[in-house]
Amino acid sequence: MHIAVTGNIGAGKTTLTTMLSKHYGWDAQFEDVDHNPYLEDFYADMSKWSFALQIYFLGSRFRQVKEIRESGKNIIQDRTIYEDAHIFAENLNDMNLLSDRDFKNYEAVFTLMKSFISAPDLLIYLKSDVPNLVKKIYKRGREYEASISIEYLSKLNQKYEKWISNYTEGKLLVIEVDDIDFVEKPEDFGFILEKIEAELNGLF
Ligand SMILES: Nc1ncnc2c1ncn2[C@@H]1O[C@H](COP(=O)(O)OP(=O)(O)O)[C@@H](O)[C@H]1O
Ligand SMILES: Nc1ncnc2c1ncn2[C@H]1C[C@H](O)[C@@H](COP(=O)(O)O)O1
Repeated sequence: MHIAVTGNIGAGKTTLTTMLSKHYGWDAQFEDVDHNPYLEDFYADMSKWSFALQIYFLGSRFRQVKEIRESGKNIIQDRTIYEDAHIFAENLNDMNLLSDRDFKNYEAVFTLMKSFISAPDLLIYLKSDVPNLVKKIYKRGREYEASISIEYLSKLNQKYEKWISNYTEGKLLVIEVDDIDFVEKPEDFGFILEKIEAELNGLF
């Protein structure tokens, strides 16, 4: 079984992925952030590094999907390959930080990859407002993320809303994380578990 947690930067994906992996004993797959060779440079100069970063994330995420398929295990994944293409790359192109020529090149590779992958059995979308995302990004304290603008987060949130409202590839669970605190309140984590189990009824 393949579960994926999706959502904007700072929504709580890594935190929830870790908690669910411990709770159910599922293997977890995290994003390639700490050893990412482009991320810090990207935040310093988005236009210069956007194509290199997108290709890096695409390759790294495709490797994860391949591993998920080959492992035969229950796996929970922190962010999906769809977000790289439909949220981040598209937004960088909209913001003229990724040229049309590079975006077309990227899309051609993504379209090819898409024919080899299947959607997760369940996608859990952590929905959050920009002020709460900003608070959590600040709390996490990655220095290079200090340059993330409200405009960038807002545009990403709009892309998420559009993508999620058209998502039909598999089961979808939307959790409004600003109204709950699944870290501090066990009853809120329990609420998420109930929702997941209702969605996965029969697959457990
Ligand atoms: N529900 C929550 N309550 C309090 N703090 C949270 C919650 N979810 C995440 N955080 C904190 O917010 C920061 C960002 O969370 P993280 O899981 O890294 O987000 P993401 O992986 O979506 O970028 C971390 O410092 C984390 O501890
Ligand atoms: N495809 C991507 N393009 C640009 N930036 C990306 C992409 N995927 C992830 N990121 C960034 C956003 C954050 O700074 C880090 C980690 O993501 P997070 O949502 O905090 O788990 O990578």
